[in-house]
Amino acid sequence: MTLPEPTQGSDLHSAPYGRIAVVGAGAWGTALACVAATAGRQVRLFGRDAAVVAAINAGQGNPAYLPDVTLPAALVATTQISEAVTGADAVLLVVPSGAVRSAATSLKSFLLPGTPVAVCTKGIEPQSGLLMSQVAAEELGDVPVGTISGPTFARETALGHPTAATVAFDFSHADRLSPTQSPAARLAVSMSTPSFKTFISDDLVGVEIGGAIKNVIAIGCGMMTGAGFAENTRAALITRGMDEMKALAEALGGRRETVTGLAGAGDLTLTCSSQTSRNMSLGVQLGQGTPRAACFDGQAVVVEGEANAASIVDLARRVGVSMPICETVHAILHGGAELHQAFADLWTRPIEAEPRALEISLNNPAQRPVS
Ligand SMILES: NC(=O)C1=CN([C@@H]2O[C@H](COP(=O)(O)OP(=O)(O)OC[C@H]3O[C@@H](n4cnc5c(N)ncnc54)[C@H](OP(=O)(O)O)[C@@H]3O)[C@@H](O)[C@H]2O)C=CC1
Ligand SMILES: O=C(CO)COP(=O)(O)O
Repeated sequence: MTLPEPTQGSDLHSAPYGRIAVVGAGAWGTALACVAATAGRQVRLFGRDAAVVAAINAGQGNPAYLPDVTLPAALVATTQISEAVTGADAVLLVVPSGAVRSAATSLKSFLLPGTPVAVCTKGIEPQSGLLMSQVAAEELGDVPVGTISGPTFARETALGHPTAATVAFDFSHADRLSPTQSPAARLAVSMSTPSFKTFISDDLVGVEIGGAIKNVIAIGCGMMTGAGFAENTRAALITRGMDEMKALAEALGGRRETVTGLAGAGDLTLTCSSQTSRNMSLGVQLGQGTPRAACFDGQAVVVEGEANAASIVDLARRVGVSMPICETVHAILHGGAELHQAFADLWTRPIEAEPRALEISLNNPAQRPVS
């Protein structure tokens, strides 16, 4: 397909970054490196697997994570994190959630002061309850930390299928005075290609909460699909799952409307509709009765929603937000709950208000409408 040249970069008058480092040569890191190289950036991709790095540099693509995808010739991979990060104008950190803290620590000493880091990982850290950008910020100190997030299967992105994502950073006072020079605007321009369309947000919490929770809801949708429930059920889970996202985002200082954007509703829709999603696929297999150890034919696969079901439920309980779907998925995954009984319990909960704000009047006779 042919798409017109993007105009948003010039519309924004933001200078793109020249050199971009990508840390993590899995499916998503490689796809984002591909986007950045296609957008004309100088890209260095750090991978710890020497065979993958050698294959990329030999023009054979990434056989482990994106087989059969041709990568831009200009894309350079390295097994040395120092080589990737030294001199970079912006860094994309793209490792699984359990590795974000250690990867941030290992790249810190090579960062130039003020270099923005976008953590493109989806999840919440266990125990601390921190978002991935907050985990990285704790290790990196005084640099802008944000994310790129949205409905973006890595393979489709790398193949150049039209894809959209949100670039989110907290806008500092200086960014508000000069928004076109903010890291969000500059990274959005840097990552714009005819097929990769970027949007900008200053609501980092709202964007990251969407990306973390959609994985848990996708496991739930997969479980129901695998267990033989029908489409009505999936639609209800997606919609009520979005309500859980909104409530947690708001409790953590994010905005409800952000959750209706690409990183919330967009990613939720994608992930809950396709078994290309590893989260949905795990749910389907479990719903069909496959023992966990036999899922994905016993291969180790990154399924962020699995561990994150626990960290999200823990965080929600701490801040007093009711998240019944995430609680149900967590109970099945980690609490020994039987799938059919757990979903029956979810469906027979007491009647609730939609939207949640209406609960105030339902629970408070003084505010209850007179019939
Ligand atoms: N795949 C997708 O479509 C998308 C994924 N994401 C998110 O991106 C994140 C990464 O997922 P994805 O790329 O798919 O996962 P993959 O399983 O494809 O790749 C994970 C990569 O991380 C590397 N890695 C693991 N630990 C470390 C570490 N400590 N230091 C450096 N590298 C490390 C692995 O290296 P090795 O091979 O040596 O183990 C591997 O290259 C997840 O949070 C996911 O939710 C977001 C949007 C789309
Ligand atoms: O986050 C993703 C798409 O936006 C990828 O989803 P999975 O991790 O479930 O494969």
